[in-house]
Amino acid sequence: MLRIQPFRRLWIVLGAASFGDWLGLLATALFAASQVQGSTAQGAAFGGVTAIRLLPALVLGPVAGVFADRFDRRWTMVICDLLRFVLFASIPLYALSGAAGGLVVGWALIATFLIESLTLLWIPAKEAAVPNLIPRARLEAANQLTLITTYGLTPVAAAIGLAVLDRGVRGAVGGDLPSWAEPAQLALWFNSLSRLATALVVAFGIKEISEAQRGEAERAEQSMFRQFSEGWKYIGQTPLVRGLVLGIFGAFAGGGIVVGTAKFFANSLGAGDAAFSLLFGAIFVGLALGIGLGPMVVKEMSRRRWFGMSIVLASAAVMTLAFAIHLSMAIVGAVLVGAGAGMAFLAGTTLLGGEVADEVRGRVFAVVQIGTRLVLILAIGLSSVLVGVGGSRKLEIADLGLSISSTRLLLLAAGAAGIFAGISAFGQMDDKKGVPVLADLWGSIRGRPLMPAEPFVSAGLFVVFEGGEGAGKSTQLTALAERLRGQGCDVVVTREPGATGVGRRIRSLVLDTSGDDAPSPRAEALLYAADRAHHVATVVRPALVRGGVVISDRYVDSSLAYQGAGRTLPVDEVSWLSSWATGGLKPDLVVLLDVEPHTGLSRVASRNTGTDRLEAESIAFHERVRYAFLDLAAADPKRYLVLDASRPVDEISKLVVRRVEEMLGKPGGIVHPRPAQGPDTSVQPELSDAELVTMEHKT
Ligand SMILES: Nc1ncnc2c1ncn2[C@@H]1O[C@H](COP(=O)(O)OP(=O)(O)OP(=O)(O)O)[C@@H](O)[C@H]1O
Ligand SMILES: Cc1cn([C@H]2C[C@H](O)[C@@H](COP(=O)(O)O)O2)c(=O)[nH]c1=O
Repeated sequence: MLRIQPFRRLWIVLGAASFGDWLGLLATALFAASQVQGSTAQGAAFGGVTAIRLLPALVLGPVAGVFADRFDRRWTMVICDLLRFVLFASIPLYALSGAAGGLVVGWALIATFLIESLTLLWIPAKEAAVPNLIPRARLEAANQLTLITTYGLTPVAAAIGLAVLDRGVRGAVGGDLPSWAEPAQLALWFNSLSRLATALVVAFGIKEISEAQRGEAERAEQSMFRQFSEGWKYIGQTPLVRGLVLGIFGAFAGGGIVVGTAKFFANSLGAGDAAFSLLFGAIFVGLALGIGLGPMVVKEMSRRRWFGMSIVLASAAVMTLAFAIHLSMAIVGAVLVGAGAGMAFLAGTTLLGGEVADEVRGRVFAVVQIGTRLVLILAIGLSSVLVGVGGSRKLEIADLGLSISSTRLLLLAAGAAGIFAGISAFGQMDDKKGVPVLADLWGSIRGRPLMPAEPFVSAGLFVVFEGGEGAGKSTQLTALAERLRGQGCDVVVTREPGATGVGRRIRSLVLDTSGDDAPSPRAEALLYAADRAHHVATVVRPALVRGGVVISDRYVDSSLAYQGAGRTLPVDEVSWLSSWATGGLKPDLVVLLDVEPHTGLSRVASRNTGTDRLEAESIAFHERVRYAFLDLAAADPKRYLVLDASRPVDEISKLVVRRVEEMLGKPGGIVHPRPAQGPDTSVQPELSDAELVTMEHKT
């Protein structure tokens, strides 16, 4: 990541600025408190400066994003940072001028308000600019790095820095410090200079921010009001963004309730004051784990799904907190809350950066940024009031004295609301509709996420003949095709491998015995999959779309049986490969002609056409193939017609024709074995999860 120069520069200055901001946050509040006497006044000064940071969101919130989209983001960032440089420096400077403590606090409040207002303009500009500096595929790693730096490393470094500064400076001068050397003042100077440094680096070192910003002509033409209303329209009408916003707000509301009730919750565990800090620490550890390790765990999982699932995880963990009867349970719950929240934060930021168009990105980031602040304040405020008012109640149920505290009820409600928000967000954003969620999660963790079926409407019927060597597939397939053609059906007879030009070349590669260069098992599996991909795309799908009956000599099951069971490659991997190759297309009917390998191979031998590479395999190999076919059929009996292939040809033929005519002849037209609308999610235990995915059919 850090090899990308503009990103590296931005990351370094942002790290320094973030360190300065955390120092500034602590220092401004401490500084204001140190300017007045008495605990009440000091408390008011400290709280006032902290609270005032939230105020600009209410005033400036609605228009902040328009700035980021309307004006050059680089210059928006530079001007905001220069002004912040001046404002941060003005606080200690004003104190040095000898003004009264009350006036200095007053100015600190005003300056903080102005600084926060500028921050509201600066953040959407920065957030919207980052995705343009790096390739999309690296956006998540970039966000990981930025989030860990901003919310993990720098706040800890700032707290340590302030403490070290305090001790160090006091130690050096032996107790009393001149006011300019007070650590809080020094921290403000540092904060001020870090903003100057950011402004200079962004202005002269990251010109790419301006170069990559699109939509200049459009920006100039539209009025600010129009841009503002269009931003809201975009958010309201785009399911992805709606889902993201809903999910993020839900998560922050839940988080706010956890924070608001944390003190009472810690007391309810009877674990003393230290429990409060422990629980907070646990949430932060969880956050770091979620952000740092989350992507490694879910690997290639759809980020949209991951986002919704993470919110559900965090909310479910909040619910478990309501039932925690011991500190250890609460700590596990708190780590999970943090992990879910961290993953949701990372996935959400990456989705916003990667999937929201550049032209509106600033406005979307602004809404999220401001909305989350407001939701958080409301949730913390309301929940603290409610737990205070609610207290603890005893409820008598069948002589059991149950203590129901309002803290736990609130946690329960927050968890439930969060789960609802997560599921709703998931529903709005899901990019793999119909693919089973847990199976997809499990598949992703193992490195093989399920794939959604390719959008496709079949008006035809797809019949596949499977079975070992010499089972009689070609014989039966020919008989069926003739019969259906006689009835006027559009029949396409095909086979794998070798139905296409590409396929014929692949067939000779995998089956020819003339060369001494036999493909390895994995290469063989890939070659069959390549033949299948081309076959499905150019022959099978087009015929099904126009309503034909496609009859194929072999399909996916042959790979599962021959390469999976026969060659002993992992069946789920072979299955995943085929699913990918076919876009999830499954046959409507598989006719499995089951025959003893000896019988089949002797039939093949009697054809006197020689043996190919697979026919020449051992009997044990063919036995494994046979039982793999039977297992597949047993796992999905509705889709299979299993016939004893040692019976006479005509007898078998009649049974096949009867079944196919049944499927074709129902008054509603072709009968597919799956629900007529929507993808198939039926489970085939012998197959990998990826095999669960199928196409959509029309009745
Ligand atoms: N039910 C049957 N009983 C006896 N012989 C049969 C039967 N079905 C087919 N045969 C004969 O067995 C031989 C192999 O048949 P066929 O080519 O149809 O099998 P296949 O499964 O397509 O073979 P391959 O695996 O090589 O593709 C042929 O000579 C065919 O006439
Ligand atoms: C599709 C497919 C086929 N095979 C094997 C099975 C047979 O031995 C040959 C095909 O010959 P046939 O005479 O056309 O039946 O290929 C396989 O191993 N894997 C597959 O996916």
